[in-house]
Amino acid sequence: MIDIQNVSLWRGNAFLLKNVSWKVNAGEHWAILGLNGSGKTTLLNMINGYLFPSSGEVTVLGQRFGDYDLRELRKSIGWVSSALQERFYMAESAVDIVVSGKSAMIGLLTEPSEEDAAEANKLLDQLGCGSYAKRAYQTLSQGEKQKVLIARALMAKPQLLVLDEPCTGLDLFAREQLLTFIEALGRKPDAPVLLYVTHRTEEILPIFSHTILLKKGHVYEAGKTEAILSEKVLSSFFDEPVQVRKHQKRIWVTLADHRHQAED
Ligand SMILES: Nc1ncnc2c1ncn2[C@@H]1O[C@H](COP(=O)(O)OP(=O)(O)OP(=O)(O)O)[C@@H](O)[C@H]1O
Repeated sequence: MIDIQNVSLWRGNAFLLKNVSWKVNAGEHWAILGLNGSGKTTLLNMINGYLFPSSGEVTVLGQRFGDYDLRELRKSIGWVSSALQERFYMAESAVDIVVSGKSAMIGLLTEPSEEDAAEANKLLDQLGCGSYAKRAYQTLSQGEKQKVLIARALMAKPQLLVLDEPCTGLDLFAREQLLTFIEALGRKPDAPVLLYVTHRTEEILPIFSHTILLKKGHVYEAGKTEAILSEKVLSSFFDEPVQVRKHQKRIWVTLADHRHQAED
């Protein structure tokens, strides 16, 4: 699905990505974990063809970078990020925003067909958004907006779905509701490959079989989530001793005890 070989990207003298190699196979779902500024968004922008590598090779959905029509490729990649929310027409209804995902355009130029409207309403129902399908986007809460954007991305039946920090700004309950939906989505036999970007380990759901750790523009470690999210690996990754607690097959990370004692 994705094959990144020895990719570097620099701006001036600074490396945004350095010697990144990463392979995502069909049937895997990946979490991308890294602190602020580690290069997560840069890496995603490269996968979606918004950034060109300075060196190395990027192959996405079997298409090698430089050899294909990016507009075509982007139709197969769903993208959900809170930054995207700002780009929508705020007065548009939730259902119209979902329908517009089919053509990967912002805004609808024509009345949606009955079939497309029915599909959009079905997706909104599945996400628990049926009751506000006709409401203007600007009147929705952050969590509601995020779910509408996921429904929009799914409308195009993507092969790859990128969820870029989808829980940003959500309260505890909205977050858990969204994560429950993502878990169910990832378990469907016809699910797109999911890439979930976060800096919080507890959002890495059991469906995310693999995790890549990004640090200062390079791949710190990548592999099976269970092996990656260990106390040893994470303490070394964060340059700080951390404690790891497993709860409902998810990993909660806290700073190790000695640090709290020092602060008391
Ligand atoms: N055009 C640019 N020129 C110079 N530096 C850049 C440019 N774009 C991004 N950077 C830097 O590259 C680094 C990686 O940025 P990126 O946005 O990929 O990080 P991130 O892991 O997504 O962070 P966050 O979690 O805060 O969103 C940051 O230090 C950022 O300031």
